[in-house]
Amino acid sequence: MELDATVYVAGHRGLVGSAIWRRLEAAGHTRLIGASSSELDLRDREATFAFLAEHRPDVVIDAAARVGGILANRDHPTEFLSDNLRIQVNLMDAALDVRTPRLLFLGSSCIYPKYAEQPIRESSLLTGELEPTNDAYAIAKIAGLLQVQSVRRQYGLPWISAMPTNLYGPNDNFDLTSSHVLPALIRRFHDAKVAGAPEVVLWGSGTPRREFLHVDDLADACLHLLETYDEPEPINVGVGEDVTIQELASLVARVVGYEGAIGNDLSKPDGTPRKLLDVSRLQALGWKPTIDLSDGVAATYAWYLENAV
Ligand SMILES: NC(=O)C1=CN([C@@H]2O[C@H](COP(=O)(O)OP(=O)(O)OC[C@H]3O[C@@H](n4cnc5c(N)ncnc54)[C@H](OP(=O)(O)O)[C@@H]3O)[C@@H](O)[C@H]2O)C=CC1
Ligand SMILES: C[C@H]1O[C@H](OP(=O)(O)OP(=O)(O)OC[C@H]2O[C@@H](n3cnc4c(=O)[nH]c(N)nc43)[C@H](O)[C@@H]2O)[C@@H](O)[C@@H](O)C1=O
Repeated sequence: MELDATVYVAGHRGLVGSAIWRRLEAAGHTRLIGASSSELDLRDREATFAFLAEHRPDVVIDAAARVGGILANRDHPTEFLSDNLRIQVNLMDAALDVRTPRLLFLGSSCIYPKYAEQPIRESSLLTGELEPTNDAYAIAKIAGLLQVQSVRRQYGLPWISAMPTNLYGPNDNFDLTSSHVLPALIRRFHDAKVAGAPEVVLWGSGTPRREFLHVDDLADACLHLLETYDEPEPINVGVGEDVTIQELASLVARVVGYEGAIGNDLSKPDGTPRKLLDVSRLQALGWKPTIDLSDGVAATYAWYLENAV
């Protein structure tokens, strides 16, 4: 990407969008565009078309979405489907209208079947049933990657899709009802340490396995893909190894300095038993992550103490 390219980062205040913005700035990009959801609601089709027509970006990175953890997805499927379909359809239709030369759409590893063969290759898409706690979100994301493929086929534009694994880092959502597991555990172990609570109770059995990628690594991978990747298939972005939720909890407790017990609430859902991504196609492009999980959790806890307590 030329350093004077105009890059619109949709969702630039979120976990992913803010990391991509930082990474672009660090690389020397000077023409970055962002708009908060109150300035531009991407569910508003007319406003989205007007915004793209005004700015005519060279590159669009779609990191805007309704995002949440397992309970938010399970309890609000209507909004996860409807908002995400509207956000991405409006954004991509408007980008097509001004023939945006390059676009990166971000999906999620939840697009793959619940019982996909591990590690999950991109070719597993649509080969089995989805995990019911997030099927509405997954279907919206699958529609997004099909929109990218359709634009490529019909209009010849080199748009691409990436499917990240579970992410964490600065600007994550630490709200206990809507967050993902890693920020939730940072907050819950911190609160338990401060309160001197004897136990922190994990949702579910603690046996599901998850792969965690620091969002600064994800941002670096996104820039690398914009430089090197031009295929219709989505490409997985992950670290290639996973841990159980119990192991994650022990790690977070150690980083936070919480010494009480760790229990399990079996009335809460486990979700997908495992979703380790096969990252061989990404590695073949010459990219690998640099932030180890325990260093990343320590840095995120430091960020939390500084910014969110
Ligand atoms: N977090 C994770 O673990 C993973 C995330 N992803 C993907 O990465 C992308 C970004 O996720 P993440 O950064 O975690 O999410 P966040 O919730 O942190 O950020 C989402 C961003 O989207 C913006 N947004 C939401 N609704 C609208 C709207 N109607 N109009 C305009 N902007 C809107 C928000 O803007 P504002 O702040 O101004 O309201 C916010 O900046 C998503 O596509 C997600 O699927 C993929 C895999 C894992
Ligand atoms: C990124 C991804 O994120 C979601 O899928 P998920 O990986 O299942 O999400 P999660 O991070 O919320 O949970 C991971 C595991 O952790 C357990 N768990 C324990 N204790 C807490 C806890 O306190 N909070 C949360 N949230 N989970 C907990 C929880 O029960 C589950 O077994 C989807 O939105 C999906 O659409 C998506 O894309």
